[in-house]
Amino acid sequence: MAASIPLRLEPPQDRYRRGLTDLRISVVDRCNFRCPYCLPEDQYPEHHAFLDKQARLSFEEITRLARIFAGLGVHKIRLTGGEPLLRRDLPVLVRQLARIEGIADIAMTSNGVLLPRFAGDLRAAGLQRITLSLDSLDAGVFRQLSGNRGEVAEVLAAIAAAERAGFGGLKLNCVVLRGVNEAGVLDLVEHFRATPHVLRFIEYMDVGTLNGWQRDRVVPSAELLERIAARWPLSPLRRAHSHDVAERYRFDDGGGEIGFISSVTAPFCGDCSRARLSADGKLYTCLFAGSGFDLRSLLRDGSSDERISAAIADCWSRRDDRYSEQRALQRAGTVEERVEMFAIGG
Ligand SMILES: Nc1nc2c(ncn2[C@@H]2O[C@H](COP(=O)(O)OP(=O)(O)OP(=O)(O)O)[C@@H](O)[C@H]2O)c(=O)[nH]1
Ligand SMILES: C[S@@+](CC[C@H](N)C(=O)[O-])C[C@H]1O[C@@H](n2cnc3c(N)ncnc32)[C@H](O)[C@@H]1O
Ligand code: SF4
Ligand code: SF4
Repeated sequence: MAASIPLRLEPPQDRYRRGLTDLRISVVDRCNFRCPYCLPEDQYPEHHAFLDKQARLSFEEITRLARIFAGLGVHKIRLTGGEPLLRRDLPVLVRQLARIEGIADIAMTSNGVLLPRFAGDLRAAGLQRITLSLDSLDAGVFRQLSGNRGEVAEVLAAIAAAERAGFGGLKLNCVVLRGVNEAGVLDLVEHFRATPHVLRFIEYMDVGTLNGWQRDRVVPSAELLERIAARWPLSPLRRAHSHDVAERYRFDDGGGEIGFISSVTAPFCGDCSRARLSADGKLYTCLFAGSGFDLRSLLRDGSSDERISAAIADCWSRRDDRYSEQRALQRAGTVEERVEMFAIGG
């Protein structure tokens, strides 16, 4: 098998000539929330077998892989989960990753509940940016969307803790579900306008196989844009980089910016340069992939960095994923094998 993996020295490109620049690392598949659009309580009862310690990559294994990815052109890392702050000693990992040559940006996506405890240490370790998830300011709606595990006050406390620790503007992710939290969109905009933080509305996606996704529960970004712009006029901004996921708008009155992530109504696969590493060491080349390439075995069987690098490059060069652009071709009623969102992060 070793001989079948060709050695490559140049940064890989996939079949659509997309490079590999971002690595999203899921550090743990557990979560303290049960958001119905990601890890619905009824599908994952208490006894669900999440990964045990031995199955998860160690910090040393993650760091080794990150260094190999950096050698292939990755310069951005995002830590995610599950809930990344449930992974013990996360600042230790951040410190290791921050030392890797070529990694210019380390960010984390979290639900924020544990952030007040760790914000200072994460900042000191070299974490540069934080994205927090916040689906509603309404206490009851928030609770419902956390699967009755979280309180909106905890996220507001997390935002304050991040500010105190010196993280500047945060990104705030809100997944909008028709008839659930859509009525609270304007309240969220009003709350975060004219602050350093950037609110982004995400179209509810059909990730995984168990969130019971239905097209009519998606609130198209265009609809939200119209509602928000009717109250606070907006003008489009350029994407900072072609492979960014959010469409950006600025408030004409100087109240900062907001974003829309429209994977359902305006897919952005064309520039997708994101690889995902699950907590058990599988490489996924798409959020909607059915299976991942097992890097943990290579890490644990004594393979050299060169061999692992060649395997990753080979995997990437065979990549032809563009699920969101092909979503419309899915046969109604069929759900193919697909990795779950909590297993690889967003
Ligand atoms: N379909 C699809 N959705 C994605 C992809 N990447 C991110 N998303 C969605 O967009 C959300 C926001 O992604 P983030 O990682 O928070 O934001 P980001 O703008 O990519 O982050 P930076 O560019 O690092 O600032 C995720 O939670 C997903 O819901 C992707 O490759 N495909
Ligand atoms: C999987 S979570 C992992 C990190 C952390 N637990 C959190 O919630 O921020 C990352 C992001 O994915 C988003 N997400 C999860 N399921 C989604 C879905 N079905 N559609 C769109 N976004 C989703 C969440 O809102 C969150 O912002
Ligand atoms: S979206 Fe984040 S907080 Fe919610 S269940 Fe998924 S991993 Fe947990
Ligand atoms: S659907 Fe897959 S290929 Fe398209 S943007 Fe998302 S992760 Fe990238």
